[in-house]
Amino acid sequence: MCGIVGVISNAPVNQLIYDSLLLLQHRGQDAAGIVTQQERKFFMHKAKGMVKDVFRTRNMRALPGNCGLGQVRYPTAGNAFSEEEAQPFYVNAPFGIVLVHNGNLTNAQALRLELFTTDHRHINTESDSEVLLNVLADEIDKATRGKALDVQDVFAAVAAVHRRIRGSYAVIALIAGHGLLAFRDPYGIRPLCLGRNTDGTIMVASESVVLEGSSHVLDRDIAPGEAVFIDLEGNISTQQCAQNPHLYPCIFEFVYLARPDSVLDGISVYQARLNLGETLAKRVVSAVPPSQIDVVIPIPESSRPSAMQLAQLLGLPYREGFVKNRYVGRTFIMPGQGVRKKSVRQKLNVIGSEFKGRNVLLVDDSIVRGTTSREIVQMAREAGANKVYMASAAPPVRYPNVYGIDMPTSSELVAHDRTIDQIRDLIGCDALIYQDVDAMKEAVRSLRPDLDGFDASCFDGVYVTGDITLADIERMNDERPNAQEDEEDTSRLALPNARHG
Ligand SMILES: O=P(O)(O)OC[C@H]1O[C@H](OP(=O)(O)OP(=O)(O)O)[C@H](O)[C@@H]1O
Ligand SMILES: NC(=O)CC[C@H](N)C(=O)O
Ligand SMILES: [Mg+2]
Repeated sequence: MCGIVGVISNAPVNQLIYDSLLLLQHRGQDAAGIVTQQERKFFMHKAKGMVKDVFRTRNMRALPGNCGLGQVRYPTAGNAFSEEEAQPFYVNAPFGIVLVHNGNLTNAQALRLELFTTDHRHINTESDSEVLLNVLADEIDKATRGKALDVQDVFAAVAAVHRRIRGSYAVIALIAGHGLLAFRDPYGIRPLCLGRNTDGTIMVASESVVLEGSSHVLDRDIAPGEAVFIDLEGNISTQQCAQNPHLYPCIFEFVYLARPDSVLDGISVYQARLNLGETLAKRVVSAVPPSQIDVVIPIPESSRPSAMQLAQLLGLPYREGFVKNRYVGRTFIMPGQGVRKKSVRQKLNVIGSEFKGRNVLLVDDSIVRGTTSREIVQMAREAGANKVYMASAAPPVRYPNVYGIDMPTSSELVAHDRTIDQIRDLIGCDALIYQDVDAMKEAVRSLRPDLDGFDASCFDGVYVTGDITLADIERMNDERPNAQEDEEDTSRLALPNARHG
C-alpha cells in the first residue's frame, strides 16, 4: 500500500503533485518522490521521509513541466532503509521511462534473474518496483523493435507484462515525449482511479480523495487488467490488456488502509466502516450485554466510523477517551516493531475521566500484531477503568499478506495459531470480540453486489491470484524489509502456554 499519482496538464504540475502526495500521506510515510517531464527531459527528486520533509522550495523549483508522477512509499519489498528504493524509478531505454508502483510482486526474484540472463537488464536495487519497470521497458522495446512508439505497442507491452508478472500492482508510468500510462493488475487488488479538472488536467491516483481534494472530478476507476494511455495533448486511449480480469479489491483498504472520504471501486470507505460497526455490534451483544458496558471508546483514528455506528446501534454513549498527537503518523505502517511499539504511547494519550470506574468497550478497526491494543488496554486500566472490553471491526488477522501490506509472517500476527481466549489474555482485556469473516465481506460487498469478491487473504488464507504457496510466502519473508528486527521483537509476544505457527 503506497500512494501514487500521475498528471497530464496544460500548466506546471509540480505543486499539484506535491498537494496530491500530501493527500496520500496515510498510504506511505517512509519515502516520497516526484518526477516531472519538460521537453523529453525528466526532472526527479526523491528521498526518505514524509512529503513535507522531502521537498524544499529549491526542490520544487527544479521540477518543471506539465506532466509528472509522484509516490509515497510504504515498503513491502526490498529494503525499507534504502534511499535508492524511493520511487519513482527510471530507465533510459527505450524512450526513457519513469514509473511508480503500489503493490507487491510475488515473482520478483524469478523475474530479476530472467531480466539479467535473458533480457540483459541490470537491476540496481532490491525493489520489486524496479523489476516491474524493467519488465515493462523490455516489453515496450520488444513491441516497438526500433520503430516509433504507437499506442497499440504500449497496450501490447502491458498485455505481456500481465503475462510475466504476478502479484498486485497499480502502476503509473511516463514515457518521455509520449505520455502517461496507467494500469492495474488483472484482479484489481490495489486501487487506481481516473479524473479530470475543468481546465483539461487529467489525473490518475490511488484514491478518489486526491481528485476531490485538488478540484478534480472522479471519472471512474481503472478496471482490473485495463491500461489507460494519455498522450501529451490529453487524448485518452484505453484497452483491456488482461486475458481473464476479475475485480477482487483488497478488503483491508476498506478496513484500514484508505481514507474514509475516498470511494474505491464504487464503494464508500466511510460507509463500509459504518457497516462494519453495525455487524460488529451484533457480535458484541452476544458476548457482553450492553447493560454491562458504560461507554464505547474508539481507538483513533481509523476505527471511528465503526465505533460510532456500533455505539448508536447499542444505544450506548460514544466518547473520545484517547487524544491523538496529530504529529505522529500511522503506527502500523512504520517499519520495525520497536518503533511501532514506542509510537503508540507517543501517539495516543488518555482522557482519564472517561475511564475512571467505568466498564469501557474499546473499538479498533483491526488487531494485527496487537501492538496498539496491548498498550491501549494497559493505558485504560492505568486510567482507572473497571472492565476493559475490546472489539475489532475486522476478523482475526491470521495469515501473511503478499499483496502490499507489510505482514509477511504468520508468527508476527497476534491471532495466528491462537484461540480468541489466548489473544484476549495476551492483550490483557476482559473480553475480546472480533468481527466474523463472512460478515465483514458481506458488510462491504452489500455496497457493490456485482463485485467478484475480495482479496481477504490475511483473514481467510485465500490468495486470489491462485499461485501462492507456503514456499513463496517463506521466500518473500526472507526478502522482506526489516525481517530480522521484526522477528526478534515478535518473539516477545509469546505467552507461556501459547502455540506458535
Ligand atoms: O495490532 P496492530 O499491529 O497495532 O495494528 C492495528 C492498529 O494499527 C492501525 O492504527 P494506526 O496507528 O496505524 O493508524 P490510524 O491512526 O489510522 O488508526 C490500526 O488502525 C490499528 O489501530
Ligand atoms: N506498499 C507498496 O505498494 C510498496 C511498493 C513496493 N513493493 C515497495 O516496497 O516499494
Ligand atoms: Mg489505529
